[in-house]
Amino acid sequence: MTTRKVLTLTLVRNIADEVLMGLKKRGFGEGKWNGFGGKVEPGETIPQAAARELTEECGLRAHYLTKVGLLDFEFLNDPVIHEVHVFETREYSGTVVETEEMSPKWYKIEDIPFNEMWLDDPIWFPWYLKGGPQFYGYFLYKGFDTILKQELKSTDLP
Ligand SMILES: Nc1nc(SCCc2ccccc2)c2[nH]cnc2n1
Repeated sequence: MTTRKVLTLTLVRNIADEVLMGLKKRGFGEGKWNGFGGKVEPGETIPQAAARELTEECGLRAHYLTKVGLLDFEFLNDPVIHEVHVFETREYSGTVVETEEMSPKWYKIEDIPFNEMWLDDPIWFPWYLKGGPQFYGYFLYKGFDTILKQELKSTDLP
């Protein structure tokens, strides 16, 4: 019997078309560069959680969020499916700060450190970078270094 853990992932783009990535300093995905995100708390909507996590993890306040994709991650022999709602913001305020969770850094698209990111990221990131269409991805992991099964398709997100 599988259960779903609803998570958010927000990518920040600046006017120079760079992407803000954070080096995860602890917890799930520690040591990997990623967007900003985490759990959805009771009583908050998914976009509210995405905006909160962004501010908590790098100090920026998103003025709006655009849904770019939905990713389901399953891990062999683990009943919890990670349902990751992926957003982008291009309009935000505040200044980028290092936090306990993340060391942020702006990356030119050609320099995105895929070899220091989750194994699935090079597969779906290009859909995000080319500006759509919205995507649905499913990845079945064995441990953290092997993808046994994957699916990626365009979709219309609610
Ligand atoms: N890019 C990416 N992100 C995640 S988890 C993102 C959501 C999250 C969860 C917990 C703490 C912070 C952020 C992944 N999982 C499996 N592949 C993956 N790729």
